[in-house]
Amino acid sequence: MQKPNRPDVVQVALKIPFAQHLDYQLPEHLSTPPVGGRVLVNLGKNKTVVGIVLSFSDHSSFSKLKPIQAILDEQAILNEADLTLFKQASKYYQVTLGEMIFTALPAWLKKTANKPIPLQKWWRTKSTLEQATERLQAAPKQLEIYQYLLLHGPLTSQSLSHISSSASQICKQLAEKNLAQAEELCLLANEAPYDPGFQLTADQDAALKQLKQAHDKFNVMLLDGITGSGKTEVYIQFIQNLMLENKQVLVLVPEIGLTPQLFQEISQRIKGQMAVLHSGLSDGARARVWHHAKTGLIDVVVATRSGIFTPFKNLGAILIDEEHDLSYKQQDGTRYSARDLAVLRGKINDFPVILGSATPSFESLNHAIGGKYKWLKLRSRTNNNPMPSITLQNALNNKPSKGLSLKTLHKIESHLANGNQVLVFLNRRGWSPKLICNECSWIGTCDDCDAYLTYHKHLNLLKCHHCDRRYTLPEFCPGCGSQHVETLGVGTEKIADGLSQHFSDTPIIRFDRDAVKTPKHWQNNLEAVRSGNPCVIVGTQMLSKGHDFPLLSLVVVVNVDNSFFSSDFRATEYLAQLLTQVSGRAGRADTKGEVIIQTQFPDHAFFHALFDQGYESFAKSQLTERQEMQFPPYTYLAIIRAQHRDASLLDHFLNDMVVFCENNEQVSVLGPLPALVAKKQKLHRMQLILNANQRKALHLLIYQLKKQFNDKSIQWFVDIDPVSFD
Ligand SMILES: Nc1ncnc2c1ncn2[C@@H]1O[C@H](COP(=O)(O)OP(=O)(O)OP(=O)(O)O)[C@@H](O)[C@H]1O
Ligand SMILES: [Zn+2]
Repeated sequence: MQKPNRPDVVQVALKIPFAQHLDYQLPEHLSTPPVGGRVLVNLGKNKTVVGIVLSFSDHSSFSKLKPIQAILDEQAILNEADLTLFKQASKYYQVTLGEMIFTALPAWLKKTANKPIPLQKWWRTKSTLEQATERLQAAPKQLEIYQYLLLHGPLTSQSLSHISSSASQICKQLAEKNLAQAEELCLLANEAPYDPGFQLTADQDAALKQLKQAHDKFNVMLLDGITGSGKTEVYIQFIQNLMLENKQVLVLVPEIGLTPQLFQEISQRIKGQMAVLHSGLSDGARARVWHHAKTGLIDVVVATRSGIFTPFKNLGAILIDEEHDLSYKQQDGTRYSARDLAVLRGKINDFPVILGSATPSFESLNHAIGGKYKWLKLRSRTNNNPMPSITLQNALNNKPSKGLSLKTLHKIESHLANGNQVLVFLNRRGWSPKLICNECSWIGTCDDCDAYLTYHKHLNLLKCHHCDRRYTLPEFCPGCGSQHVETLGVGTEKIADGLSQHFSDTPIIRFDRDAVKTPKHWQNNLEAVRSGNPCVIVGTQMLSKGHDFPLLSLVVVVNVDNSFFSSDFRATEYLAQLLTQVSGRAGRADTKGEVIIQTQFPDHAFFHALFDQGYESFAKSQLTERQEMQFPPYTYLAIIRAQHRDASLLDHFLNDMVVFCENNEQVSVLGPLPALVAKKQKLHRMQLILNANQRKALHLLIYQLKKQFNDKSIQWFVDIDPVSFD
C-alpha cells in the first residue's frame, strides 16, 4: 500500500566525478529505501551500479528520471553522522560525495550482486566430556570433533576440515544434540582479563588522568611519549575506561604488520570483543567487521588507514598510534589523511581523538604548542633505562663491505656474544640499487619509468621498483659492449648475505617487501625474533616503528645520507622521525641500547641538532624555519598532479593552469615541475605546487580549476595536504 507522504524522487550518491548525486524515480512497487542505505540504479546507457540514498524530494529539475532498480538494504549502513563525515570530507578533498563514500565502502558492499555478508560461525562445546562420550558412542567422527573443539575451540568449521571434510555438517549434528553451539563471533571469554600489575609512571598517570577527564567530549590529545615510555599502557587503560561506559573504540595503526601485536596486547587486557580490519582480510571478512561494529557487537577495532570509515554503533574515541606516519595518507585515488579525518570525525560526533607518537608530526606538534591540541608528554622510559647511546661512524674512514664496516661487524659480534639481538636498518630492498658499466658509465634504467633498476640476486634479474617490470641481466654493457658491468650500492638482500657469511651460526632474519609477503610471513619472522635467541634482523622501514623487541640492544643504521640532498622541505623531519624511531628499538628491556649510524657526513649539523637537543627542540627550531620560509604547517599546500604520454602537451596544459591562477593574489603557484619520479609506466608526470596562507583561498582556487579544466584528454587530480612530491 502506498504511504501518504511517499516521496517521488530519490537522490542517490554514485561513484561519479561530475555530480554530488543523481535523481531517480521511486517506482510504485518499491517501498521507501532508508537514507544511508544502498540501492541499485542504472547509470549511462546500460550500466547497473550501487548507489547510496542521500535524501528525497517531490520533484526533480530533470525530466524523465530512471527508476530505482532495487533496494539492497532494509536498514541504513551509514547513519546521519557518517554521512556528515563523508560530506565534509568530500568538500575538503574536493571530490564528489559519491567518490568519497565509495573510497570508504568495503568491496563487498559495492557489488551489485548483493549477496548477504558471509557470517562466520565459531563452534564451541556444551555439556561435559562424560556426557558427550556416552551419547556419541555410536558416532566416532562426531566424538572426535567434539573432543577437538573441547581442547581448541572456539573454532570455525573450516579449521576442523583436517579432521573431516564434512566438519560443518558434523558441527550442526552436535548442535542438534545440544553438545555444541555456534556463535557469530569468536567471543573470547576473557572473564578475568590479564593484569600485569604495573605501577604507572608519574607521566603515564598524569596523561591517563587528563584523558579520563576529557573522555566524553571532543578534544584532540597529543600523547607525545618517547620510545619505550609506555604509551600502549595508557591506551589500554583508557580503552578499559571507555568500555565501562559501553563505548566502542577505534585504534588505528600505520601498517598491517603492527595490527597483530596491538590486537594481542589489548585483547588480553579487556573483557570484550575485538576485530582487526586491514587489506589482508577477504572482502567478506571486511564487510563482516563493518557489520558487527555497526550493530555494536565489537568493542574494539584495530585497523589500518581505511578503517577510519568503519561505522560504529557507539564510538567513544579514536586512537591513532604513530600518528606521524605517512601511511595514514592515502597515496592514490582519493588522497585522504586518516589522521585528519579522525579529528573531523571526533568533532562531528563529539568524542576525543588521541594522537600518539614518540616523534609527532610537525603539524600536530604545532597544534600542541599553540594549545589547539592537549599536549600529554611522557618523558621517561618505563624501565628507567637511559636512551641508547648514538655513534656516528664515518663511512669514509670505515669502508663498508656488503654494507657494513669491519668496526660495525665487531660491534654486532660483541652484542650477539652477550646473548642480545641486533637490528640493521636500511631503507632499500634488493641486492643493490644500481647496475653500472665501469667503462662508459651506462646505468640500467627502466624503459617505462624514470628510475634505476634494482638488482635482485635470488631472482637473478633487474626490477623496476616503480612499475615492477623485470629485465634480464645483460652480459655486456648495452652502451659500449664492455664486460665490466657491476652492481653498485647495497640493499637488504646484500646486507643479509654479507651477515650470513660473517655470522654463519646466527639466524639472519630479513623483513622487507620481498622477504615478507603475507601476514603469515610476518608472524613467523616475529616469532623467530621473539624466541629470544641471538639473531640479526635486517629490515626496511617496515620495522622501524612500534615494535617492542626486548632483547634488541644494538641498532645499526645504513645509508640515510640521501635525505641530505632531497628537494622535499620535509626531508629532515622524516629523517629525524626515522632515526629517533629506529634508535628507540634498542635497549627496551634490561640492557642499555646502542646505535651506530654509518654516514659519510658525521659532522652534519642535522645530527647534532637532533641528538644533542632531542626531537622536541629539534622540531621547534625547524618549525621556526618553516614559518620564516612560509611552508606548512604555517601555510597550506595542494599539488595538482597530471600525467600524459606526451610531455609537451602536459607542459602546455599545466602552463594554461598557471596563467589561469596568475591573478590570484592569495595563492602562489610553483611549476610546472617534473614529479620526483618524472616518468612512470610510460607516462610523464608533472605537477603544480599551490601554496596559500589561507585554506579557504586555496580550496576556492582548486574548485575553479576543476570547473575550468575538465578536459578529459589530460588526466589530472588534486592532492590536498600532500606528504610527498613523487
Ligand atoms: N608502568 C609500567 N611499568 C613497567 N612497565 C611498563 C609500564 N607501562 C608499560 N610498561 C612496559 O614497557 C614496555 C614499553 O612500553 P610500550 O611498548 O607501550 O612503549 P611505547 O611508548 O609504545 O614505545 P614506542 O613508541 O617505541 O612504541 C612494554 O613492554 C610495556 O609492557
Ligand atoms: Zn618501471
